[in-house]
Amino acid sequence: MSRDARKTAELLTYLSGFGNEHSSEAVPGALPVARNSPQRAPLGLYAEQLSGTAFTEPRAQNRRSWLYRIRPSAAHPAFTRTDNGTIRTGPFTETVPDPNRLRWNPLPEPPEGTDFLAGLWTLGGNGDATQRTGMAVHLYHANSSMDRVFSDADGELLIVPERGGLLLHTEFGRLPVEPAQIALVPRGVRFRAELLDTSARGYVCENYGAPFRLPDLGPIGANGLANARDFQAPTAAYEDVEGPVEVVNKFCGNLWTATYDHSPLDVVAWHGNHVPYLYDLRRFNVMGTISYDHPDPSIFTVLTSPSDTPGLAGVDFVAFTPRWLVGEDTFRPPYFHRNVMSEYMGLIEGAYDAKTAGEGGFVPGGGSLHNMMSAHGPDRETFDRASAAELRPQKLDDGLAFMFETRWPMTATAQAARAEHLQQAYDDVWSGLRRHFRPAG
Ligand SMILES: O=C(O)Cc1cc(O)ccc1O
Ligand SMILES: [Fe+2]
Repeated sequence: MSRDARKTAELLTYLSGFGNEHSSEAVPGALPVARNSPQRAPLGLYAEQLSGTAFTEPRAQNRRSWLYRIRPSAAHPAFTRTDNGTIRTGPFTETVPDPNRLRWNPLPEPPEGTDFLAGLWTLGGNGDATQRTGMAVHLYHANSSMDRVFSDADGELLIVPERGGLLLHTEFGRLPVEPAQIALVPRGVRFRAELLDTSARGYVCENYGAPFRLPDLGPIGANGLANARDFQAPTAAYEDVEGPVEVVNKFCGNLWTATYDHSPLDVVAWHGNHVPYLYDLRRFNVMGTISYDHPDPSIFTVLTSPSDTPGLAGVDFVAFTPRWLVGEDTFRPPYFHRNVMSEYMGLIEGAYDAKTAGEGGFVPGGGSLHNMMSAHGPDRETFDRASAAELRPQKLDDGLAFMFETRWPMTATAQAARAEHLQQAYDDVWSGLRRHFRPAG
């Protein structure tokens, strides 16, 4: 199964660029020329628009695609409610927002036969999916490929694998995503996740708000950070499957299911800019100080979901990728701080420079939540080490961490607040920070 998926993945081709008006056809001639909805679409296909933004949003933000498919999406039976499993949605009311610093170990092993959807486990979030504001943090741990199809009306899914790859079969084509890469499935786009390895583990940011976009670069100039050309959209590929296919739809916080008589991954051609994409975090062009002080981590923003207030993101996706540290007379790891924004951090590999690695620490697959104004920063060991270190140029290349940073505090789900893998003694990493104050200098 996974060997076939790997072979498929190797042969795939992509369309390059972020937010482009892409177009792709799996069968030549499937795309109509010079109109979206001809009286009869080519090859006997049905034409259908998928709108990710309101029709009337400004051109620069407008997201929509036209799909040319074997059957229109409308041809489906009624959805009925199905168990939400371990998926939760904003508003998050199972616990109260917690000012404490929280940290989790990785999710435990799932039972045999857990697919990506069943393996989704919501840690917490904010906002309200019905208001299209806020976000959720999910983890996933799967050991089986999906033989059903999923779509999320509540938001786009930013998938951050930590262990094992996924081959995403989407309406727009196939995208393989491996640790150190990210994939984004836009709101409402149907897909199934096939495993590229025996199991897969990682993180998902479900963004109920405005679609992620590249941040403005300001004085950085016209290039840098995540470069638009490094984003890859799939080329059209379709399944011509007649027969029962389960389709699960996440809608306003609940899962609904219907058994179609065909696969809805039947798009033969498409064009538009509401498309899934892939990005390799190793391509991030890191900016940082070449003089002194530790820059704010906004300099590492890969993608941002803006809110109505300029500069205030609903959620930012920030990546801490390998880089050189050269700051003179500088405490080089992240500083002590309290932040009006709330920070969920995860680790894809190795170690993070503000936290001690190893068991009981900040480990790959684990995560931390530092909510609005909660005091955090380097742990004791990191502080002692970095304040005594000799400041030679230093390559930081033993880890890959990321942050979902959001304007609203996150509330943990009950399962996250009571999880056995919640670390009970996280506060202790900051205990024993000795006083060094000498009034006389
Ligand atoms: O580790 C953190 O808390 C994230 C973070 C990183 C950084 O480089 C500066 C500030 C910050 O919140
Ligand atoms: Fe922080």
